[in-house]
Amino acid sequence: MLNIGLIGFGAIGQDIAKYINEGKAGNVLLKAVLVRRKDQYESHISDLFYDNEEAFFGLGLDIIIEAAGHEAVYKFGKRTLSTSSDFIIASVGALADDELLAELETAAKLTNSKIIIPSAAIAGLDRVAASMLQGVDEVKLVTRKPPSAWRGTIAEEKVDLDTVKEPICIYNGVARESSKLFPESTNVSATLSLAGIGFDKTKVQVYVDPSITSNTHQIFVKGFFGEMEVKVKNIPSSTNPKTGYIVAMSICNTLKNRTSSIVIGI
Ligand SMILES: NC(=O)C1=CN([C@@H]2O[C@H](COP(=O)(O)OP(=O)(O)OC[C@H]3O[C@@H](n4cnc5c(N)ncnc54)[C@H](O)[C@@H]3O)[C@@H](O)[C@H]2O)C=CC1
Ligand SMILES: O=C([O-])CC(=O)C(=O)O
Repeated sequence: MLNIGLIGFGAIGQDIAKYINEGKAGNVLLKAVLVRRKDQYESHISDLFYDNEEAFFGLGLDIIIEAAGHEAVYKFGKRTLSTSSDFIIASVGALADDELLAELETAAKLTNSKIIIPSAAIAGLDRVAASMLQGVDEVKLVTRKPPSAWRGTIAEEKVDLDTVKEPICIYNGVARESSKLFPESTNVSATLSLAGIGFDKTKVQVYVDPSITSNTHQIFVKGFFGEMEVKVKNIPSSTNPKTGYIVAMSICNTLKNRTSSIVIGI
C-alpha cells in the first residue's frame, strides 16, 4: 500500500481523491491533501487536509501529486523529491524552465525518487518517446478549446469570447513559449516536448474555437518510424472548463501502474 499526498483540491484534485477512495487507483491510500486554507474544508474530512507545509512534508509520503498550478511545481517540487517522495506533475509547463527541470532532476537522482509525468490530457506519448530511439523529424500540437475554456487567460486580450463566431488562432510558435503563455491550458505542449524533441522544436498552435464543445488536442509526428496523427476530444470538467475529466483519470491510472503487477501501454 502506497501513501499518497495531493497538492491542490480543485477540479483535478477532487476527482483524484474520489477515484482513490473508490479503490480505482490501485493499492494506494490518500493520506493528506495540502491546501492553502484548511478551514475551508468540511470538518468530517478535515483530518485529511493540511495547510501546514512542515507537517505535510513530514509525513514521509510515497508519492506526492501536484494538481495546483505552475507555482506549486516551483514551490514544492524540490522539497518533494528531496524528501524521497516520487513527484507526479500535472502542471508540466513549469518544466519549460530549464533551470527548474535541472534542479528537480538533480534532487530526484540524489534521493533515487522519480519525477513522473502522466499523459494527462493527451495521448500517444508512448509512441513519441519510443520513436526518439531513431530520431523524429517533426512534432506538432494543435490545441483547440471552446471560448468558455479561455476565460481568465490572455486569450481575452486577443478575442472577444462573448461574440467570437469563427475559430481564431491565438498562438503559433513553439512549446517553450506556449507552456508559459497559457499556464493552465497548454501543459500538454510541455509533456509532448519532454517525450519528444524538446521545447524549442515542438511546434504549437492554439485556437479559441466556438464551433466545438470539447477541449481538443491533435498531435502530428513524423520520423524514422513513420507518421502518427492522434486527436483527443476531452469533455471539460464542470468544475473547471479549462481541464478535461481525463486528466484525473490519467493520473489515477499512473498510480494504479505503481502497484500493479502488469503495466500496459507506457
Ligand atoms: N498536464 C495536463 O494535461 C493538464 C495539466 N493541468 C494543470 O493542472 C493544474 C490544476 O488543474 P485544475 O485542478 O483544473 O485547477 P483548479 O483551478 O480547479 O484547481 C487548482 C487548485 O489548486 C489550489 N492551489 C493553488 N496553489 C496552491 C498551493 N500553493 N497550495 C495548495 N493548493 C494550491 C487552488 O486553490 C485550487 O483549488 C492546472 O493549473 C494546470 O497547470 C490541467 C489540465 C491538464
Ligand atoms: O485539459 C486539457 O485539455 C489540457 C490542459 O488544460 C493543459 O494542457 O493544461
